[in-house]
Amino acid sequence: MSAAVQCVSVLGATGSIGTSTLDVIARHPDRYRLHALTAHTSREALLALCQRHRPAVAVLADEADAAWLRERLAAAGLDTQARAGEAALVEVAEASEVDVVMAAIVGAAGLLPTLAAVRAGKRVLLANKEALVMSGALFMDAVATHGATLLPIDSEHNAIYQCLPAEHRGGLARHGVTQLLLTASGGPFLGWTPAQLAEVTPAQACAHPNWSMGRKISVDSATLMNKGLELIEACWLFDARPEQVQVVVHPQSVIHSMAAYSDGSVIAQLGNPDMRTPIAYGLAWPQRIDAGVEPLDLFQVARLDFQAPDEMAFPCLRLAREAMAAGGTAPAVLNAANEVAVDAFLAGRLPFTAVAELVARVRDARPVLPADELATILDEDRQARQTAQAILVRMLEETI
Ligand SMILES: NC(=O)C1=CN([C@@H]2O[C@H](COP(=O)(O)OP(=O)(O)OC[C@H]3O[C@@H](n4cnc5c(N)ncnc54)[C@H](OP(=O)(O)O)[C@@H]3O)[C@@H](O)[C@H]2O)C=CC1
Ligand SMILES: CC(=O)[C@@H](O)[C@H](O)COP(=O)(O)O
Ligand SMILES: [Mn+2]
Repeated sequence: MSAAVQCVSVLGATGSIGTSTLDVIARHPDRYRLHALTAHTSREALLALCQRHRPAVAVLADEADAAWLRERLAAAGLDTQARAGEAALVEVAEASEVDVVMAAIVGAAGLLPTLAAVRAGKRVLLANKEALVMSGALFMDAVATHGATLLPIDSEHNAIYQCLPAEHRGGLARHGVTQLLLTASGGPFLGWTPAQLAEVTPAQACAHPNWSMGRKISVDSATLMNKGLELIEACWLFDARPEQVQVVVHPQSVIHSMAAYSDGSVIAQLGNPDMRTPIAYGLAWPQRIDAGVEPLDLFQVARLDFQAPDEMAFPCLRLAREAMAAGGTAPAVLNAANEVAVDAFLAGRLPFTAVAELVARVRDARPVLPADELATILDEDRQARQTAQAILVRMLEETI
């Protein structure tokens, strides 16, 4: 029996996850149709996606860009409506005709539309880890209250989801799970010393050894902040305490993560490093569909290595663990400071090793508030960014 056609909104359609999502969807025209595709400023890329995938709605940040797109869509004879702004993002995330929302905007900008999808009870495919890091308890409460189906797309969390029993709510111990083993590639600078790290360029940091990804997450992988954000993400998704999540450096990125059980079993999910696998899993769950991914050739992989992370050379992992332990708004502050630091690094203003320093200095300058109100989280995000900008200026002056 064929499944009913699912209507999908892809938030962040022009990005790395968005592109992979559209690749999987295009393989299954019998299963999926598109309601909306969104982008920030990439209007040419969004126009090309509209021509190829024919969504009902396309969203850009700016009204002038939306007007540009509207004109081109009309000229091409497409009836896609072009919209602008955050309200339009929220609208396409919660629209009644939408069944599935791919949350693939990068950074804090994804929080409101992702939360809107959750509050509308959608199937939410969560790639935008920053949204959950910022608003953990509030986000998970909203999932439960509004009956949303939350499926992790981040490769490690998708792997853990696959390694846990189908019904794993109510604490890991209840299901005999003793530990979550979160794998990390180690990034492009695995084994480098702090002195070597001080000299690295944005191009080097964005050259991930195994995955092709957007620039922000690539830098996060290089600093190990990505693993720190993922540790926080795992705690919220799987109701785990930070000490139940062990980070295991596995340079091949073939094992995407594991769950350890009380009887000594360790269950792992393996596959080629291609995000179309977790995306297809999220789209089709609980069924399986073709994702266009090459079968894993274990003879070609040949060996799987493991080692502990170097938290001296890569302090961001420790900073994230400490933020999770501090609770409240601490993870939102960590995230905001990191976004400012990564932007400054990518702009050539801040050395790679100063990313962790800036994050730590912002953390020390901000209070930890209860994070039970969205307004508090958004306000702390804004204030942490202002603090980060001010500290960044001081840090740049200190180095002159
Ligand atoms: N790439 C990967 O393999 C993985 C990514 N993730 C997570 O998925 C998310 C997306 O990552 P990735 O695809 O790599 O990122 P990209 O930078 O490739 O894409 C980001 C997307 O978000 C849009 N966007 C950027 N800023 C805004 C904004 N302020 N408002 C609205 N839309 C915006 C971009 O539009 P425009 O093109 O116009 O800038 C683009 O469509 C991140 O949270 C990342 O951590 C998780 C696991 C793996
Ligand atoms: C593909 C994916 O999920 C990324 O988050 C990836 O995990 C980055 O790799 P590392 O952070 O392990 O280097
Ligand atoms: Mn990941």
